[in-house]
Amino acid sequence: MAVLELNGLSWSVGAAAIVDGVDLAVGEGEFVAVIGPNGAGKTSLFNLLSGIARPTGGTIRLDGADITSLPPHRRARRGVGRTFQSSSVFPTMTVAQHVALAARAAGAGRAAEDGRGVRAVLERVRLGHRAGDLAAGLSHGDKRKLELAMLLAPTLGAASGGPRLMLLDEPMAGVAAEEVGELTGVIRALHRTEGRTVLMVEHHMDVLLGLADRVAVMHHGTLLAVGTPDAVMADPAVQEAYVGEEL
Ligand SMILES: Nc1ncnc2c1ncn2[C@@H]1O[C@H](COP(=O)(O)OP(=O)(O)OP(=O)(O)O)[C@@H](O)[C@H]1O
Repeated sequence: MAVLELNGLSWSVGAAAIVDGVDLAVGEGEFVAVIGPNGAGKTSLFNLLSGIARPTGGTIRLDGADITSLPPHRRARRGVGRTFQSSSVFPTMTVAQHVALAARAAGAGRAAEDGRGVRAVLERVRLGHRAGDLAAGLSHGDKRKLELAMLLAPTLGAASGGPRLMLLDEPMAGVAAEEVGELTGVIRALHRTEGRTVLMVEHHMDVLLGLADRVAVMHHGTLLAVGTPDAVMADPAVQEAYVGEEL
């Protein structure tokens, strides 16, 4: 059964169809990249999936259950974890405190008091050595890793715990070129080693090609093409959609 299943998912604001009849099924452990020209509706799609925006049509299923009208915190409890395009860390808190806070916010209070559990989560994103440092001193790449650790935090106790579905919105945004490879490696490990299901918006094609099982191309709110990276890149309709933009 698909972890995530979208049927006719739509979101209109006034007369503007911003997400328009999207059908997509994402399998267990699959990595699907969402690409598309600026304004195609990628972030809006993620807002619908995380519950920040309410669809005006269609359904969203997680492990077969209809979550279309659940608020964001109830989706999070069911295992939908999301990172945002702009980095969201608190400069005056330590790296470890962020993870403990995320665990507490998710109701895993006891686990949050366990320093070893916090450390273990940080090791999974290769940030264990920065546990006691203030977030203010982290590079952009390390801030992104910390956000991933916060997604994994709700199940601190379990070695492989974490969300059923990770929604990553442009994780490479603002990250220095020399850190992209390292961050890609962390995301790859969460997917391949831990078997996590990932949906990721990303503009960097070189990053996607090494990660994604399938690529979904959005254009004017619709899904223009879904397939292997090679098939999608060779699709004339996709090339047409990107005229004037870098693919
Ligand atoms: N709340 C809103 N009300 C009206 N229009 C909106 C709203 N949110 C987004 N839009 C419009 O919907 C379209 C899609 O926006 P969205 O941010 O989802 O695109 P995107 O594919 O993520 O783009 P980018 O790659 O630039 O981040 C844009 O034209 C945007 O202006």
